[in-house]
Amino acid sequence: MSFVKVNHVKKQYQTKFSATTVQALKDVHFEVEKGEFISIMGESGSGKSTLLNILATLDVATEGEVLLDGKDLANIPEGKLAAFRRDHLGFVFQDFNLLDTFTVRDNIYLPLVLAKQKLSIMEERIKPLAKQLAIEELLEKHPFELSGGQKQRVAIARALITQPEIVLADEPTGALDSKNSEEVLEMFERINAEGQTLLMVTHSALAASRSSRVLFIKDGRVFHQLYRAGKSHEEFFNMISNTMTNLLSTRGE
Ligand SMILES: Nc1ncnc2c1ncn2[C@@H]1O[C@H](COP(=O)(O)OP(=O)(O)OP(=O)(O)O)[C@@H](O)[C@H]1O
Repeated sequence: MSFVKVNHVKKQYQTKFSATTVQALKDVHFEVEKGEFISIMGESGSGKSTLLNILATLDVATEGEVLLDGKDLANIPEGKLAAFRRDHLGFVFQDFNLLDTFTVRDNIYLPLVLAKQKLSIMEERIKPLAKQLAIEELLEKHPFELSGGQKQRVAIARALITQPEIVLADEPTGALDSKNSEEVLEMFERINAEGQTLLMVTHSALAASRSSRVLFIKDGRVFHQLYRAGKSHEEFFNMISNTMTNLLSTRGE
């Protein structure tokens, strides 16, 4: 059984006063195995955020279903959604979403505080994470004292501390310069190598070249996918770039 199954998902938005309908996802179908690092790419308006929102249980499909470890996300009662997100999913955003009034340590603890976990568990979990993400020296600082790359590494630690089944990342390098992007992508690659399943939406071929598979969305459908399968970053980057160029040249067909 696949770890994540996106089964013929369609999503329609009704515009204001239901005057028109937008078909954001027309028929999205793919599966994710445990331990994969998937990138979702596609032009602006192709449906990437819509798909991510459905996977994040922030929105529901109009048709089709999304299964996480066999569980249909649409069947989770409204009142249990926040707890489900907190316990099963990790989130990394473009703009970090850290709280400036909290220390780095407290930002990372936050999901466990909300889950009413014991302090001893928080302390136990933060140690290896802080080491892995090279933020041990930053734990007592505040987010406003950190570089963008450091902030994103803290955000990754916050996403991982609940030991989520899958981490969903929305343009995680979108606000970073190339050096900081590299740092963050290396961390993603490392945590994936240790078994963490990751799904990242990105516009960047460089970022996508770190993943194990890239899905290209066009007009609300997965129209192509590429497997890294042992290729170097550079080789995979070239394949992704070529696909993006072809995608642009067939625009409007
Ligand atoms: N709440 C909404 N109401 C109506 N239409 C929407 C809504 N959200 C998205 N859409 C439309 O659905 C389509 C897909 O949008 P979506 O935001 O998923 O694309 P995207 O690939 O994430 O774009 P970007 O890369 O610019 O973030 C677009 O045509 C968009 O205008």
